[in-house]
Amino acid sequence: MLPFLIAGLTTGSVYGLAGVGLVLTYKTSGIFNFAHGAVATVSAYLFYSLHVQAGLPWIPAAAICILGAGPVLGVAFEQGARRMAATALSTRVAGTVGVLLVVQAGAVLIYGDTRPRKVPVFLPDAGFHVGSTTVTADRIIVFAVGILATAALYAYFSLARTGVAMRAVVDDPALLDTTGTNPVAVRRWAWMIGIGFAATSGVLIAQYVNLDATALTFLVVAAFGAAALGWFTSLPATYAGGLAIGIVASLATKYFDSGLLAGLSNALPFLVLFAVLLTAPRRRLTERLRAVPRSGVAWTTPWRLQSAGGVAVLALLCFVPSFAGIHLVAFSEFLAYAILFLSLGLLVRTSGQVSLCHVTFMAIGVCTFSQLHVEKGWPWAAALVVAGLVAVPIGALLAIPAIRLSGLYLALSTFGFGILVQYMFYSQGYMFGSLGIGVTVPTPRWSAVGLDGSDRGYYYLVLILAAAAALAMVALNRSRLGRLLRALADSPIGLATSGTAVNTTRVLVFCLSAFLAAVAGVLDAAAVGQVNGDSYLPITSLVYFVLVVISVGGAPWYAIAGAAGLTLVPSYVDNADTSNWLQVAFGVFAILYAVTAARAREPHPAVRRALDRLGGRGGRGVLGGRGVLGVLGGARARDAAAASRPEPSRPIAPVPPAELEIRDVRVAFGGLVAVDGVTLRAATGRVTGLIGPNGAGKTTTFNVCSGLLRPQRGQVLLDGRSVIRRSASTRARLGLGRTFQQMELFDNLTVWDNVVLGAEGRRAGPNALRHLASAPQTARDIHAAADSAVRTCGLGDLTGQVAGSLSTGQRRLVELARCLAGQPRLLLLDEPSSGLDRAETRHFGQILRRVVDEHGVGILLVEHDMSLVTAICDHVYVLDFGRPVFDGTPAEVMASPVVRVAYLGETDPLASDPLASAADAARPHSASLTTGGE
Ligand SMILES: Nc1ncnc2c1ncn2[C@@H]1O[C@H](COP(=O)(O)OP(=O)(O)OP(=O)(O)O)[C@@H](O)[C@H]1O
Repeated sequence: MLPFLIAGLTTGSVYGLAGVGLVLTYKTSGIFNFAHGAVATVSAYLFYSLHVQAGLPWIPAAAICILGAGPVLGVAFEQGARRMAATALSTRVAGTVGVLLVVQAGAVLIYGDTRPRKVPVFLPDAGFHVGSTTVTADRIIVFAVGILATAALYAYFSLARTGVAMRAVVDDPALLDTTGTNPVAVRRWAWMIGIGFAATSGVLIAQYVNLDATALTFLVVAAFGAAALGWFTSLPATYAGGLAIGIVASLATKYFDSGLLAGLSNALPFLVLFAVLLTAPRRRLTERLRAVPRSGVAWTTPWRLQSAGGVAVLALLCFVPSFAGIHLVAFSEFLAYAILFLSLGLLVRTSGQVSLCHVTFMAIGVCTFSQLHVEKGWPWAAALVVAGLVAVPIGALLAIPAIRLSGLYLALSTFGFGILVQYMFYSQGYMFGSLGIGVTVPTPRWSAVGLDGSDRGYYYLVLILAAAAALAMVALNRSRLGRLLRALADSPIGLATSGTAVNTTRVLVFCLSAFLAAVAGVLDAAAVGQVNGDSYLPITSLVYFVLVVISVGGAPWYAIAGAAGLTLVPSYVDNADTSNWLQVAFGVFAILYAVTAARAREPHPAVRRALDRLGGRGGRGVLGGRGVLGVLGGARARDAAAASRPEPSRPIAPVPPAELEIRDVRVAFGGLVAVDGVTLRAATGRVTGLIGPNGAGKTTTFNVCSGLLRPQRGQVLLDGRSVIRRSASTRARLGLGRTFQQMELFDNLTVWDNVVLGAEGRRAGPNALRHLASAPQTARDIHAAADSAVRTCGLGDLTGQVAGSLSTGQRRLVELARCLAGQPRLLLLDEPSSGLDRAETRHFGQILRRVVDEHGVGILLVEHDMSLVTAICDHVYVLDFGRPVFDGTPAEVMASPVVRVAYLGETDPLASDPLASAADAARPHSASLTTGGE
């Protein structure tokens, strides 16, 4: 075992070292560097050029790589990370994946991939014997470098001022800035060290492996597994994790050399990554994210132009067999890839999820199809459909990390999953087999419809399927499911508190996407005829992901553009290096895309105006925007116009009575007790206030009420029944509406779609079928509820506008209208006047009073603006430091010395004035307590 142990310690030390650098940069910048392994690759190749090709002694060569290239790359990464910091997750992932693609393909272009390149062991390799095993000095040195570098970094982090600043920059960069330490400089320093660690691991590993860009990139990516074992935060645990992975992987090569476990040694880091992400307690893996600014821009090419373009492209594609010649197979592949990109776009572009293993679904589809059709003789079409269906449960499996974690960790788990399947399953007999021959995938022979095995007949079949998929995707984007998915991308919390079980939504979209990807895989493979495991390498998933992110236009245009780039360009530009050059180009585009501002990527206003004119689109307003293009287009526009008229007086059915009660609730975040012993009641027909100074625990109490937070102690009762175990979406369906201090709107949807989702969300609930559509009567009810909410809030003129483009006051009203459309019995409003001016606040208060008086809705209001509280509340609870300190009518509250002390501190002279009447007290305090509406 000893030789395996020693080899494991060496590679484990390299994994650990790389993992430590990765965690350092992630911790300090919030950007997870998928290109961390690529840095090691650059460093290894540079070392090869300097030491082996140019003959430089190893010490200066290593110094140039580690102390020269490392920091320089670190500075470049810091610049990129800073620009990407406030972008969407998919953009951040695409940025660093872009670097990985450039390095991997660039290395092949520069060094070639035919001749094996090797760096001889350059460290002193004198050996000594332990029993019958020779232990060489180089391996001990590698181990020692890893452990000493980690210990030094840990000590630096704990003791040195800059090290402590690095920890501080994670928690609060703005605060660090006020202490005179520049957070940018601190992050730059962290990137230089982190990338330096990756460069060191590249130099160290170079002497033990053949230089191969893909293998090297993924070898050091194994650091991801190590980072997972350190919960992506702990440096020593990450290093120890790397060591453990290295040792177990090395021992696995000794014990498992056949069957499924033969791939264990290579797959282990990813198995660990996947297992940790699947099982780790959620609180361990909270992502540090900065708020992504609202885009506010949602210009789309006019529908008429898009339709005309679609017809023109379809007509052109019908004529392809007449001019394509030998490129016809590439055109069939192009259509299959268009379907693949539509399926990936559904995940990435529509619903905001990240999948880095789409090629795995293709491979699964292809192998299933081949087994069923070729081996078992199933009919072609049946085998195609079942191949798609087999991918569905695997899609659902991948939805589990999406449900538990989402965001970056979802991206990582899909990435790990793809590599895991490649290493462990590709070589199995039921997939591609170990001989590299692969599987046969024939085209159908349906002579009745002219499908005789010719490329031409098959091309038309794929064209029909691709056109159907494109139309289905366009329809889906405009359907209820499309709205739900886009809402999921913008605000999962907003969607859940509208009553939708977002886990159902996530599973559904993963399953749909997996099905389509598997079908696309079969269609593509049948065009080629024979495929093997090399056709489905995990790195291609990264290329697909990047293409879907950077391609322009909505569905199906981005899919057409991406598929054309991937299939038609290499077919017409016939060169051995074309695919590598293309990969470099895609990578460069991805980097540029990630570091340029969203606004700069929009078409020039003049171009937009010209296209708008050409497409017959008027100005903005009710009839502009996406709203009018929906399935309900005409009716919606009419309703919107009607909604802008004053509401006629008509009787409104009051909501059924409800009572929300929380009893003796306690919530602690680690050592901080946010809420303790809070008891309150809110009922229909009344406005109940919940006030207290900043940090008193009001939002925490709301989160407990609405199901976003489970208290450590206490009860939440709705109509006398405990709902403590009910999710936020279930509570919403039971009649609890909710708004947020930091609004949770669906920013990329129109106002109308936002409000419709308030009514639609609870109808969709946990039922996957109801995510797709509902009975016509239900659709009419939804429409009526949304219409009524829009009228109540006076939003008629804005229904066609994109929510992200509105002012704060308008957005608050949209959030309220969305809640009202869900016909709640009780509304929890968290600081609704925050960001509003006096007039807006008064207007908002009037709407709230109407909602209570006319609809009978009950409101629980968290508010700092005491003029609003005294104007509309019937009863008020006061919290201080998480504990209830008073409750009573607004006048009693304003007169209470206890409340004054809570707000103004014990030194307040007024606090000791027992004669101050409630009315007198209200006046000075309404100014003091109103903290600028915030
Ligand atoms: N997720 C969390 N993790 C750790 N601490 C938290 C978390 N959420 C809230 N806190 C802390 O709990 C305390 C209560 O916060 P909460 O947001 O409920 O107060 P609040 O009364 O709503 O304040 P504000 O008026 O400023 O919104 C604060 O000290 C806050 O820093």
